[in-house]
Amino acid sequence: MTAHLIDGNALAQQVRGEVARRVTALKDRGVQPYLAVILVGDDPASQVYTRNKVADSEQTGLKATLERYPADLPEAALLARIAALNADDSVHGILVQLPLPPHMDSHGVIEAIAPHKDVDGFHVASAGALMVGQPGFRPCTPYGCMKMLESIGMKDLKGKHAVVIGRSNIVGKPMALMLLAANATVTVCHSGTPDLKAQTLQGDIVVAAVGKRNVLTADMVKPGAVVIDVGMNRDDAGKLCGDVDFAGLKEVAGWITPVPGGVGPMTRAMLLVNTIEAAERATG
Ligand SMILES: Nc1nc(=O)c2c([nH]1)NC[C@@H]1CN(c3ccc(C(=O)N[C@@H](CCC(=O)O)C(=O)O)cc3)C=[N+]21
Repeated sequence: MTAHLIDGNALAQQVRGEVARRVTALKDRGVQPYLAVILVGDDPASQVYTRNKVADSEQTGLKATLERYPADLPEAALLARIAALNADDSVHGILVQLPLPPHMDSHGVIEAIAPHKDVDGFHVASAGALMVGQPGFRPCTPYGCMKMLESIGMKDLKGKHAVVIGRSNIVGKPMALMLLAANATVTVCHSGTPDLKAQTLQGDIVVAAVGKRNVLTADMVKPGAVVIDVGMNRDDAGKLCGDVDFAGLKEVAGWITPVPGGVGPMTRAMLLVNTIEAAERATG
């Protein structure tokens, strides 16, 4: 058996097309949706990611600016800049690229972003809105995973068992809440789970979001299950790979997301969705 691929690049392209139409509609009303991206320090991966985010935005007609600051920027200066962007009505979305330099308190910085501009969905107000089922911004990675499930006809997950491996604030926890909101029965596993395989074998959907290679192998899922790979790791040859043993799992799973070309492009696309949503809410 060979699993079907969920093509993140193709689906992201479709999502960007929908965003572009919403951007056009807003521009017709005289509004230019605008995403401000802040990068502190010169981590090479972060430079690539933030440049991609700006390029993606521009491709859909969104305005995006990348502000770069040195790694030794005082935290107070960053907070002052965020306050200015909060007060600027022409700015609809603010993204502060993580990780921040070690002298900064990431949590405090994220909390400084106005919740109605929190397009990453990392603010506690966004997390709280997700938890209680109120409108807010959903974190882009799990939001993109839900879109991928929808794309294969899995929108209402009533009767499905979803197993999430990982409990981070930006992926595992919000992923579990979104699956729950879609009526799935949800199990959350983590480093303290004694028999991971016993849990993952129950899953009609298994989401791996650990940040470690081969967390999920072919013997750990039931035939036909949907496998969503959120991981971004490098293999011994330095090649980008996910958290799951793709080669083994594609013989067992019904559907599987590749890395690269899976969840990553969808994460980027959902940032654009959140940004156009922020602009529509601010100007509607
Ligand atoms: N405030 C903030 N928000 C973020 O959303 C955020 C962040 N900080 N810090 C870093 C992580 C990482 N992240 C990625 C998103 C897409 C790809 C992506 O598109 N990956 C491509 C491959 C890219 C490559 O070749 O390196 C793919 O999977 O096909 C990767 C990484 C967002 N992050």
